[in-house]
Amino acid sequence: MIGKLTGFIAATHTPFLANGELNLSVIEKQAAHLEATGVSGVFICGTTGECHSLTLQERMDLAERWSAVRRGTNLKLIVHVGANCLTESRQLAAHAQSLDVDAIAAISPSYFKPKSLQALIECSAEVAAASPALPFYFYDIPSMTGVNFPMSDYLEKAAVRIPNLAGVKFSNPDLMEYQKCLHLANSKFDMPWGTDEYILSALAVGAIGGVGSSYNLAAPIYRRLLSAFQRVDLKSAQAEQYRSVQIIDLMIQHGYLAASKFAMNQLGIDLGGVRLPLTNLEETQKRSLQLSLQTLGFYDWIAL
Ligand SMILES: CC(=O)N[C@H](C=O)[C@@H](O)[C@H](O)[C@H](O)CO
Ligand SMILES: CC(=O)C(=O)O
Repeated sequence: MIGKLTGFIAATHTPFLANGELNLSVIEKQAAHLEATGVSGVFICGTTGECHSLTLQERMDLAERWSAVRRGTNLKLIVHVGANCLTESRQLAAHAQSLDVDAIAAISPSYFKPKSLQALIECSAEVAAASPALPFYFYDIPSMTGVNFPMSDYLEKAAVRIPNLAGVKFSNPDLMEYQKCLHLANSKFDMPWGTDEYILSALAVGAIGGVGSSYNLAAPIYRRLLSAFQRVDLKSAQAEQYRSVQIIDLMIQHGYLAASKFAMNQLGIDLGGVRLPLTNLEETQKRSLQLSLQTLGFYDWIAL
């Protein structure tokens, strides 16, 4: 097992060319940018990576490139393998285990939803068993999957069914449930926090790391937030968290994923646009977002 995930893990965007094809050649630059800004790892092919808009082959190509690129860096690599078809998830999990990666994670199937916690655990067990040598994280994201079970119950029951269960990537704002998970089994489980705009609240109750989309863009803000928190300078930590809230709010207004990809492009990491069913920003939206980011102070906030 890898030990717990600490620091800020970027849930990476998937780079596309102008014609919509995968652009693996940017990953080296993407990794260098993340490492330079103090990110501790990457979580690939997740929500931010538009997992459900990628083919199996593309997901495997991404995993292969990232596992090659992160060699020689300090970045941890977690591969998201969740899919509606569990056989495909298992294929991705087995493929990940054949590479140099640190862990896998999977969301629940969500078109047909598990009706019981036990059925959800059986889904996880099938996926986790396809890569028994890798730590497995359940990726709980009810806002996207519509599947919502208490994660403390999940962990208690799944622990006896899934030998390689490492914890939960908790993209769920329920801080009471989060605390129950943190305190289970002598804090055995790793619980990376998944809602960047509340990370200060999560740190306050015991989080030690987060996986999220805004660490791609704004890791320096979160690093200052963490060091302020560690020296108990709550005023400064709150100010940094509010910067993150303002950036995320602005992105949401423009269409979160397309806007955050556009912002990465502005930083010189050319990730291209998003795939349908998501839609890209119109020229006027690009101009308004760019102006708003400048007015906010975004570029100063993330300067190294
Ligand atoms: C719904 C979603 O994509 N959640 C992400 C992680 O799981 C977060 O990192 C958010 O993108 C971020 O907190 C902004 O809301
Ligand atoms: C944010 C996150 O964890 C994801 O994109 O999957």
